[in-house]
Amino acid sequence: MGLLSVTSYSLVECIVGAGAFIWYAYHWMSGYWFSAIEGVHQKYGTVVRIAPNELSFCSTQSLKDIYSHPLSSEWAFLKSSFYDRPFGVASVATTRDPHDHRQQRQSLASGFSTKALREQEDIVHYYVDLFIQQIGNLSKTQSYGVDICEALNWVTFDIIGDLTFGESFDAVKTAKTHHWVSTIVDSQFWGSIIPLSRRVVVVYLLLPFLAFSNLARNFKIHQGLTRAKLANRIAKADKITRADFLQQVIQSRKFSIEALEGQAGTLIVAGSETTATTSVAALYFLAKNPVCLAALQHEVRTTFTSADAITGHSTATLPHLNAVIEESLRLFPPVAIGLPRISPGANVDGHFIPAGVIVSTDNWTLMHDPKYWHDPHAFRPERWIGEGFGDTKGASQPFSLGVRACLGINLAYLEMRVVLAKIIWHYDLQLIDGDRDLLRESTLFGFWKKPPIHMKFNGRENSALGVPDVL
Ligand code: HEM
Repeated sequence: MGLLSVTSYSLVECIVGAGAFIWYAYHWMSGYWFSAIEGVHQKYGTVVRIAPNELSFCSTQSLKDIYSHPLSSEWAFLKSSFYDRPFGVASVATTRDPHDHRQQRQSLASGFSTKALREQEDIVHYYVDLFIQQIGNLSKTQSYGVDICEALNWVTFDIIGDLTFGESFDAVKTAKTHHWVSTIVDSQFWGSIIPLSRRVVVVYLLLPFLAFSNLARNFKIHQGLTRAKLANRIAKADKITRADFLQQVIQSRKFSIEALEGQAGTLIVAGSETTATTSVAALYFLAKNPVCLAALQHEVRTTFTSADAITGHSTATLPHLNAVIEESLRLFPPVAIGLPRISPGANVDGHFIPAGVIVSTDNWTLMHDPKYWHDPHAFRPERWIGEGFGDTKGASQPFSLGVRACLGINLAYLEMRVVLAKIIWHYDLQLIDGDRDLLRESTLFGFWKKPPIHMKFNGRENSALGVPDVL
């Protein structure tokens, strides 16, 4: 086993354990945790001790052992205190209690069903079409083009805002990030101190001085806006007939306002930054890899005769498009860390892990492990087509597995397919600052903090823009 064994403690181990705290805290807050943990796995093997009571794994077996559906509830690896937040009510993503989680997930299920997704698709197209027109306009008027890291947040937050609150943030229309969204994005650094404080006692004690005022202020702004938007949404509940995320939850009248706020806040964050990050990565990697871009252009531009034909269904079987998305999810996973769970006292990848020890499988490392992937740090979408390079594709699980797997997976795939296919159908891509390096310049604080990536979207002659005339 790696850094230290967990089964026996000696004085030496305690001292080295304290060192592990410092090592962990330093790398966690540096923004380069993904690279540090990949390095120690390469050096010490598939299991390493990253804090006194915590192990990181990187094998497909550990993924199955920790996250897949347990044989019975007593064998479940439950979420750890990493997920606890100092403010607000626990939501479907943060609650640790399995009974509470089941109830919350069931109450949201109808908003994520296949039928709901069909009803929601028109909303997705509406904002994507506006977005297509907006990036084309900005590409003509701004010499530096469009910062795709910012612009893709406009469209994903507008879609999720509409599906959660019945109204968007008007970000695509105004080509501006709503200040509520900026607050969420800006608070990432401070937000990542909370999980750290659960692992490092000193940080917990310093929390009030370090981050509390900043987090508390952001939380208040966030809560005030969520509350106002929620009040509007509840007032419209009788008029809204479509299956959005909150319709059934509001109508069931089982949830307090605070619980609804927690749910809405979680859905907005979980559903937008993630899809935006993958779409950014896909556009960036395509612009850097002309052969892959040409293959995708050929596929999209010969399959469809008009942009109206691009739908969630018609794009579901396009090999290149789906391969580009899978490869972007693997190479630049939106959820790149290991998701901590508490061992019930069970085997993980052949090691018996005593009850109470925290374990995770590190997503980034697994998705870049040469044991599973040929040329792991390269963008090679063809690995997802047919036999590819014989990679172990199960080593990429960007949406996680089991009972706590992503609730929005189908919506996420639909959104990413439609956004990418419509961009490729309408525009040729031009990276403005070719020296920018998305992978080297991004830092990880829960979500990725990405550098600006400026791109121009130059219209193809035959792409009549079928977009609503509301800009
Ligand atoms: C590329 C896009 C996305 C990726 C990679 C992604 C990934 C994930 C992952 C890895 C988890 C598990 C987190 C954990 O165990 O701590 C998760 C949970 C979740 N995701 Fe997503 N997600 C994406 C898009 C979405 C969308 C569009 C929604 C819709 C609102 C969404 C809603 C949720 C919710 C509600 C949970 C909590 C599920 C539970 O605990 O039962 N996600 N997601």
